[in-house]
Amino acid sequence: MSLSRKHLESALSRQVDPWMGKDLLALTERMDIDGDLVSIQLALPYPFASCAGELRDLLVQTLTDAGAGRVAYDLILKVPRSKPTNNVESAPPIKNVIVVASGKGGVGKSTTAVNIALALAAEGARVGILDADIYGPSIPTMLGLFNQRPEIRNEAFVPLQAYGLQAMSIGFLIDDNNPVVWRGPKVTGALLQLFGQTAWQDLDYLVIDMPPGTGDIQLTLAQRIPVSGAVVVSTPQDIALLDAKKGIEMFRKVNIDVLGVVENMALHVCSNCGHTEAIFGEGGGERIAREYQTELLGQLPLNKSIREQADSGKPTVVAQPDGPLTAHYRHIARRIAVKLAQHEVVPTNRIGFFSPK
Ligand SMILES: Nc1ncnc2c1ncn2[C@@H]1O[C@H](COP(=O)(O)OP(=O)(O)OP(=O)(O)O)[C@@H](O)[C@H]1O
Repeated sequence: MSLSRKHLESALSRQVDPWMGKDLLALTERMDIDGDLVSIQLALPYPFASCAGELRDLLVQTLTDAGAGRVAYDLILKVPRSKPTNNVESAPPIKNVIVVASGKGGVGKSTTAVNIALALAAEGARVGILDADIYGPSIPTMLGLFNQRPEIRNEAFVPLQAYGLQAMSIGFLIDDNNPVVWRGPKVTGALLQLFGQTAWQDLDYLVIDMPPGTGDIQLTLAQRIPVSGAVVVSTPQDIALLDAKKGIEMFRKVNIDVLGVVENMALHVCSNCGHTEAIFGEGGGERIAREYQTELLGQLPLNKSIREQADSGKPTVVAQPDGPLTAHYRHIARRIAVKLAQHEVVPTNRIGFFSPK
């Protein structure tokens, strides 16, 4: 008896992918039936390397239960271009811009941004990182790109490459020994130029490490860059949380969707005895996520290896690709990607050319 397409489609429509909550039929690009062999291609809208096995098992089991004798499957990544929520025209080479911000300095925003970018890349996406932290550009050090300068080709900066990321930093252009004393408009001008005049190559995601704080510079950037979503990093102390709230409110004012909060340095695990302690308090990230109807995307412990690896130019996600801390970053990265994929997709006629003024 030959297999019925309708029967297989109905079986696929009853199973949902655990991350997106979309049924498998909606994710099916093609399905061919040849005798008892079903060849199927699923297109996932989020990078999925670490859950490919789980998705494959679900797919094969569903089709086998529906009568397939053999299943040939192909899982492909198709990241949609989301609509910038702040109504700035989308930049053609970049499908999604994610800004990583903190109300307060020193909470681990850059460390979190770089590890999230690396986690998205490890999951299979094309990713760039833009270090816009004018007051402490640390991405060059974290990516091991010491004393490097980007090439200029056709009046655009060529991003540097590190661990599969396309990287650009204000730090590549200023002298380490001369702290920046530019005033607001000059800073925003330089950052907009860095964003718009870098020759990004077909990115699924560009992660922007924003300057800390919620002043005019941050507000202008948020209004002028086509942002698909923001991630706010905070430590659990009340004071940092107050600043994180200001960050969320700033993004709301300019209609940027806050994808969620990452609580950094949430717990300390003693490296001698394994005792855990909430040095900076407990439950703060959860509380503000609830108060602002957003999500606690994840919690990272205060961990010596996170600092040592970032300082030595090989962040945790590349230094310990199979470790538990990397699993946290990958989980956060996938939640971010899934939330973006659930956004409205931008129609092609809305994709414009971003030109910094
Ligand atoms: N979870 C963590 N555990 C241990 N150390 C951490 C953690 N997160 C960040 N750090 C360390 O804390 C210091 C500050 O981190 P980072 O530079 O990422 O903060 P930031 O918020 O971007 O700071 P700034 O706003 O001043 O640029 C760095 O030395 C970093 O290695």
